[in-house]
Amino acid sequence: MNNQLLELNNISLKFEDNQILKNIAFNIHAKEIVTLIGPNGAGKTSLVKIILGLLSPTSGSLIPSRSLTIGYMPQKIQIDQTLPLNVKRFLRLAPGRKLTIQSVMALTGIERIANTPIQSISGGELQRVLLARAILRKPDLLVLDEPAQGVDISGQNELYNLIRDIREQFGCAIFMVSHDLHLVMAATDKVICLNQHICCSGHPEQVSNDPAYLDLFGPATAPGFAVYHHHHDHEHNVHGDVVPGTHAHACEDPHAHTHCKP
Ligand SMILES: Nc1ncnc2c1ncn2[C@@H]1O[C@H](COP(=O)(O)OP(=O)(O)OP(=O)(O)O)[C@@H](O)[C@H]1O
Repeated sequence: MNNQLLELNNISLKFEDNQILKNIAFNIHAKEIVTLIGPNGAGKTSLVKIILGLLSPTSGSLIPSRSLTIGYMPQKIQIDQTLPLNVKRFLRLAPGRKLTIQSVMALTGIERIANTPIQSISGGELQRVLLARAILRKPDLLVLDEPAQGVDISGQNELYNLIRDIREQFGCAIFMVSHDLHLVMAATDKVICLNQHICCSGHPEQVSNDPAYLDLFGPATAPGFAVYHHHHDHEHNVHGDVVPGTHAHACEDPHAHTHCKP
């Protein structure tokens, strides 16, 4: 496809003898929203760091399109409590700005807190500020690591709607890490389930009613929220390795870029 932004070819990562990622292969295309799910320790943040160029894979390659600009919203940030820094000044510190501070503040609904010290805003407001900072460079690809962390349920819903609006407005692709897909499903084109390797991936509407997802992530928490199910075709031991003999069938999702594999 000629609208490909990023190609991951058999990325593997080891820390000393610990295998963190194994043969990760998928592509991200322009305007696509890709959600990465997986249990704690699955390697999600490590994979994000590789995509951002902060970590080098032990093997495999990452091929970005020419002049790819990435905007990144981290899981959390550390800010010195004593630093005199309001939201507007915090945004001014972002390098490579292509959009105005005013326009991103309006888009993310944070104008009201422009002059508030960043240390005293709420968790939900901080997520919006971090999102605003990530889009200031008008990225082709927006990478969001657990964007709704620390945000209550109704705030999460609004945040995911905002993320969808940003994609519409700027035409950027989004690669998003999430622990829980109940809220993000409506805004996701492709789901990648990671547990060291890619357990399964595909279009969310193509996969349904698989008890394996409920085993991993639990039932929907509120009516009206889409529930994601995927065909997890094998079991893992406590180390995340595939248990031999439990790999029953190939992934049935015809839209999957990467099929179920051990
Ligand atoms: N610098 C490091 N050195 C050694 N091991 C590391 C390092 N960074 C991460 N790991 C290990 O790699 C594994 C994957 O960690 P990672 O943070 O990528 O997982 P994750 O899926 O993002 O987890 P969580 O959902 O809990 O945030 C973990 O077992 C972690 O302890």
